[in-house]
Amino acid sequence: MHHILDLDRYPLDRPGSPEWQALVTRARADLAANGMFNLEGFMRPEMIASVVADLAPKFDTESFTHARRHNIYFKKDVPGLAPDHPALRQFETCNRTLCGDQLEGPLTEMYRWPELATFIAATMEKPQLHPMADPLACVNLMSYNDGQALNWHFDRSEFTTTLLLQAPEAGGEFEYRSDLRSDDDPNYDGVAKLLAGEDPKLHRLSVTPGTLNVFKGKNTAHRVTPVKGGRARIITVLTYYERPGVRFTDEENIGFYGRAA
Ligand SMILES: O=C(O)CCC(=O)C(=O)O
Ligand SMILES: [Fe+2]
Repeated sequence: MHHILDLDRYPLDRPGSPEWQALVTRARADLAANGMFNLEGFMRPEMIASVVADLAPKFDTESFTHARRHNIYFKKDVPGLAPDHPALRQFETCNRTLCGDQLEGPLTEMYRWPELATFIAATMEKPQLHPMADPLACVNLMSYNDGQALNWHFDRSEFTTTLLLQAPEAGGEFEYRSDLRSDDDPNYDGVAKLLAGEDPKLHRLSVTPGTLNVFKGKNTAHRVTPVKGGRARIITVLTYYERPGVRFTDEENIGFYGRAA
């Protein structure tokens, strides 16, 4: 894994060592304060260049263009919520996605490296995390060209791990609002307020390529603003669950990837 990740700076290969423990402690503090943590320079620059050179051309030939109008829940209706409730406001998303079965190589190797799941589990104070059994949803690579965006949503998994491989010239910022809802309280009025652009707790993150980002996506509303300029924003998304064997339904996979697993 040394050729993929900077393990001198981030000692994920030494679970339980004092330096590993210090990193876990720092990540936990960031999660508590900001709902996320970032490890800058996590992937080695030479590896980023090689992965981008290998995979970027595949977007033109093999990717699925995910284009749809959706609400923040990615659902047609939400029980108990009137169809015209402002929390169900519709937005446009358009970007291109390559799925786990199209990415065999360093990205899937990193995803399946047990020490990465062990580290993220420790930061989340969970006994263990598992890669998904879903060959499409487990690891994704997303590309956002000029004008493309991923609009407001909550994730299905409790938290999400991303690693930016290529930054755009402008735009493509990650905007998020931590703890907008909880497992007990959907906070529809708070959601409506955010969607109306009236939430003062909205934050914006602009990351550098190679940064590992972990955020609590299930209850953090988030979006990627439209990219501007000729260089695509390319980011990989890794999804882990507390229980082994998780797969999405065919309907979910068809909605996000245009095909079932
Ligand atoms: O592109 C990003 O930064 C976020 C991706 C994301 O939110 C998702 O795939 O659910
Ligand atoms: Fe997301």
